Amino acid sequence: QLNGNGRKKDCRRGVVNNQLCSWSFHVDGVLHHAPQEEVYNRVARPVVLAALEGYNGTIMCFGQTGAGKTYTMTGATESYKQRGIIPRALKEVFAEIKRRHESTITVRLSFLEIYNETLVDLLQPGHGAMTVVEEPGGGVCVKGLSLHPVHNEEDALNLLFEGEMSRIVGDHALNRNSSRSHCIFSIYTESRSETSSDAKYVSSKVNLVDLAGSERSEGQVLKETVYINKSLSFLEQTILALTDRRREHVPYRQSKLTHALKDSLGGNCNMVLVANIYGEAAQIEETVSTLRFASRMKRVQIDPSVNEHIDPVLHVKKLEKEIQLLKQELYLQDIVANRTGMSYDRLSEIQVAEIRWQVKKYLEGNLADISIGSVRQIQEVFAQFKLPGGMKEGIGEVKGQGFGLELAGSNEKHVVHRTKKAKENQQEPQGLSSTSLTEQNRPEYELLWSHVNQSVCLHYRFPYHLIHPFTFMNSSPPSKEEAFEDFKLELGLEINCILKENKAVLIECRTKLKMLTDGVNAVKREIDSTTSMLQKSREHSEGEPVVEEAELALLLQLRELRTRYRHEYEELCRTRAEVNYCQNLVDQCRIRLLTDFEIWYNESFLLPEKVQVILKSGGSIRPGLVPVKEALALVSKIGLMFSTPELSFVSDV
Ligand SMILES: Nc1ncnc2c1ncn2[C@@H]1O[C@H](COP(=O)(O)OP(=O)(O)OP(=O)(O)O)[C@@H](O)[C@H]1O
Repeated sequence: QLNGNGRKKDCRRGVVNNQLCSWSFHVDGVLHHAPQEEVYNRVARPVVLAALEGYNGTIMCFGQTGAGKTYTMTGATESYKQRGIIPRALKEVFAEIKRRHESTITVRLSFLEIYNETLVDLLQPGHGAMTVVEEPGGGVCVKGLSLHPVHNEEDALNLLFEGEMSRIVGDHALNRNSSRSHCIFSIYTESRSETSSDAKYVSSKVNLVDLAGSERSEGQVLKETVYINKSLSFLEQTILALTDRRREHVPYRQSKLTHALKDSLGGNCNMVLVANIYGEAAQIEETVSTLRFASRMKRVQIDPSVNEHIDPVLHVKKLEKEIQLLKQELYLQDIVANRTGMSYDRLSEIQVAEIRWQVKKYLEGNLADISIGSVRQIQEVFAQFKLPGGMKEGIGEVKGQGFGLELAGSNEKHVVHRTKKAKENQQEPQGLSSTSLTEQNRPEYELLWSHVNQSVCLHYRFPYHLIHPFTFMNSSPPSKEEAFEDFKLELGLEINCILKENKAVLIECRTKLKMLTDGVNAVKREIDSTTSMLQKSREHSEGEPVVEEAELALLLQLRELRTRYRHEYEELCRTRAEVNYCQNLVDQCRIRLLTDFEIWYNESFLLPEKVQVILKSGGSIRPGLVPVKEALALVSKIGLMFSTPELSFVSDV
């Protein structure tokens, strides 16, 4: 810290010199004449230990050439005592691994150099071109950079040494100056618990960055100076953008350095900047510039968070175990409840075919109920109901409106008339036949509907049995098709209207969904074409450090398109959910209409009127839910006798 903030009088000339001569900067600490161990303990140790808990970390040395960045980061290679942050961090990591018996920690290393906007793998020099690529979740990685697993400190130090050698050899061979390159030594760790079978594990990346000299010297080789000045000023711009909360865009992609450090310069990463400065007055200009950068960096908000992942293989194993346990539990419950022959496995093709057949018969009106024994069967029944074929078999859509029988339009009035007439002509049943309900085929089913905020819920009571429809011997009831038309205009009017309303809403939602889908696809096509234009433009300007005006316009356009895409896609998802919801309501209304119709039809045409009267006045007995035989037994119990020869029921089966 340089204390004071004032202007001083030039005594020799006897005039006030308006030049600033003292500055004040806020930093977290000053390491003056501090031994390397203290530097490591204060700067790096907390970051390294946090990395083993799953937090990313970045330590960056910034300052003018010769100010001690490499000394701080790597240390004096020949002196063990003066080793820097990297070797000490490696020692600490392996010491911790030995100490933490309860975890398996794997370590990998990489060593990247950025020289004149070119990426160099110091652990595999000359291996080929590398690029910085964005990863899902906001991270970045250098494609092509070699990652080296290491199992002990010695191997790790050897790799560090190898990397340093590559850097020196590169300097000689290519006649370049390593002071003018940035170096990023990265330690990647993954920590899994040994004791628990938990599929969760944590990972981290620690970037130890030795930046190129920050001075804006002009005595260097021109190209180097341009690149260094540009990449450091882009670094400064990025830091400025990160400190400004109003800025939406942070220009990470402007240089290889900021792009490679995208996930290390803020956000969820522990970050420490070491500002290396000369303690000499002659270097004051560079020192002030370095400290200005440091105090800006201090304003960057960070919010470190653990990188937690789930191992898919372990997770699947855990879920398989859970399924096994639940199956055993189900088996036990079946034994306790004395249920035999239950199967909870995936339905076979034969079982699916059987359900399809039952649904078809049900829709045709030839089956009063569908037998269901498991959740899988319920799902399959609903799936079959949803199939267009399943619905069309018996009762289908009429001109896209409402839900009706194939008899519609001009026939409608005639059908209603005929149905009413048929009802008038209906004679009282002429007695039960000997093949009426037996103990085995006596229905024990119950199907109740309840309204909850306009939606309909189904309650099942197990087990379900099939019931057999009855037919009249002497007088035939109206056909189901005719009766259904009649029903929709009378008792079923309300539910039919709700069904129509729901269908109208569904059609509206579907139209909106179609428009949104078209819109999203159009934006996607625009994004693709802009991206390919951008790629072409980049190919032309390969190696150029600055973004051209046309390229910038494309980038801005792409950003705008992506924002649009995101918003429209979100709207599309919302509408899709609405469509599904409406579709469910429509399905439920259809089933409700059909079920009410079945009940009404049975009551209206298959029970003698006297029985109907009793059932209706019974109060607690809900018409349509009581099996026919029980109703008849009830009638005989209360003494309402009717002579058996007059009635004649014949089982349909
Ligand atoms: N705190 C220190 N104690 C002892 N020697 C130091 C210290 N800091 C730097 N040095 C020495 O100063 C010289 C220059 O330091 P160093 O190479 O670390 O500078 P630099 O900032 O990395 O420069 P460049 O930008 O060229 O990479 C080295 O010989 C180094 O050993």
